[in-house]
Amino acid sequence: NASPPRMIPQRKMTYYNIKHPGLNPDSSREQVRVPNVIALVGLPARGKTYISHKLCRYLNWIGIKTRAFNVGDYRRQACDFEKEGLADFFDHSNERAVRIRDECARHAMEDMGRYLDNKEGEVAVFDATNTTRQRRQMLVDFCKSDERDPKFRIFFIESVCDDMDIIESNITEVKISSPDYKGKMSEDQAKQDFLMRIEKYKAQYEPMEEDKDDELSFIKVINAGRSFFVHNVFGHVQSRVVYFLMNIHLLPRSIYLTRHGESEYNKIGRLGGDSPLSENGIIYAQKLKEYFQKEDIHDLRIWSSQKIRAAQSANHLKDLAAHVEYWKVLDEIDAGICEGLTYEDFEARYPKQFAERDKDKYHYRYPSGESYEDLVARLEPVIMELERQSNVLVVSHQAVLRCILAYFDNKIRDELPYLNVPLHTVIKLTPKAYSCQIELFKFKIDAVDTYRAKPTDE
Ligand SMILES: O=c1[nH]cnc2c1c(-c1ccc(Br)cc1)cn2-c1ccccc1
Ligand SMILES: O=P(O)(O)OC[C@H]1O[C@](O)(CO)[C@@H](O)[C@@H]1O
Repeated sequence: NASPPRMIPQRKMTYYNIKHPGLNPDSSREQVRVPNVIALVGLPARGKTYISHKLCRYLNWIGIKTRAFNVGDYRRQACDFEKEGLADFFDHSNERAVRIRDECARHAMEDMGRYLDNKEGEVAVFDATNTTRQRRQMLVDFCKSDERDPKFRIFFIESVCDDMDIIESNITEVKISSPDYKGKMSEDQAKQDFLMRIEKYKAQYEPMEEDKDDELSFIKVINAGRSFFVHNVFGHVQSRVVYFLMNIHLLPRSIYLTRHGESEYNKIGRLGGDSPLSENGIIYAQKLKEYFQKEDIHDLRIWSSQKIRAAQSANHLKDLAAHVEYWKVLDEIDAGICEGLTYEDFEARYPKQFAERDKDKYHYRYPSGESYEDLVARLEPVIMELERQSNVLVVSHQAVLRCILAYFDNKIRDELPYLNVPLHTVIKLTPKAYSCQIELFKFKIDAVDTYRAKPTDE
């Protein structure tokens, strides 16, 4: 005899554009969380700077303000590295050099301390070898010192690697071209010197251990992620970091991004909607198939949004891949009450909203719709899966591809909503050690230009 469900009286719909606390620049999330230090540990050529760069890029992209402090940069700044920077400089019996290197580490730590104490960011990545227990204890004392409030949470990432192929590729790709060697000796001499530098560190190296370092929080990454040992993970940031490290890999591959072919709504300048391809859009889809036939990519995965214009475009490529996957999270930004309008309609009908969007396009959320910040949150699982994958083609939309491109190209949030992602263009991303190669292939098929620049303040 349960009473029938009480019908909620239909109220007049009111659009609230409430920004949750993290969105308002003045009361940003940053002040809510404890500051975190992420300290690398490991011999030279174990990918510490690779991890540091990638982690900074990922944490900044998901909205956790992060900066790296590389002690090697401080040492190069401090020394006249015309003479120094070679292996002998790293011999622990070289007292003058030991003093300089300690000063550089201290200087980097103090800069890091100010960065976190002044709430310029919430995570600092301390990129150094940190190969002795004494040095790591100095870091822990610095983070937990009595006069520090709030104290810094510290997490160690130790990269252990005895796979000579990976180490050789590291030295070839990033060491012999480093300022320490560039233009001063042959590549082979640089490699020999660097191998000697590694020996100098080995003499002092104390790897992290479960019992001796029981009270520390750390992850030991073995052979570029082939195995992991995780100890005392604590808090949100550390768990996101561990999850990220377990999903990245070094294997060479390319990620291809393309918007759907031109749609009927594109032609008449209407936002959003679910319109089919225009004639030119269909021609683009056909040419896209020819392009990927020629590229002949091994084991290509194809991901498309669930909008008709994207699915039509991806379906032309069906027999080039095992199967096409349709992800709703790849759908275009939801323009809410502006769906189906042109920018002119939008400005005429909602002038205040239109002006507000141009003031802060990244955080602006359409009433009953999304912001770019909402898109980034919805796309995080796509980024994580792209990190895991090999060759993938993503067929999606202007705003969505801006977010994905900003992740791989390390673009800051203010630039993100204005990145150029034209129709009928394939963007090929090929990750390199510390950056990502970006190639644009514009097809000679007419398409409207859907790009709307930030209005200059007249
Ligand atoms: O573990 C290494 N040992 C030597 N080198 C390495 C790594 C890693 C690495 C480390 C942890 C994880 Br999770 C993924 C990759 C990347 N790299 C690298 C290789 C070439 C260029 C730049 C960096
Ligand atoms: O954020 P912007 O520059 O308005 O671009 C997003 C718009 O681009 C389109 O994909 C094409 O115009 C619209 O569907 C979408 O609202």
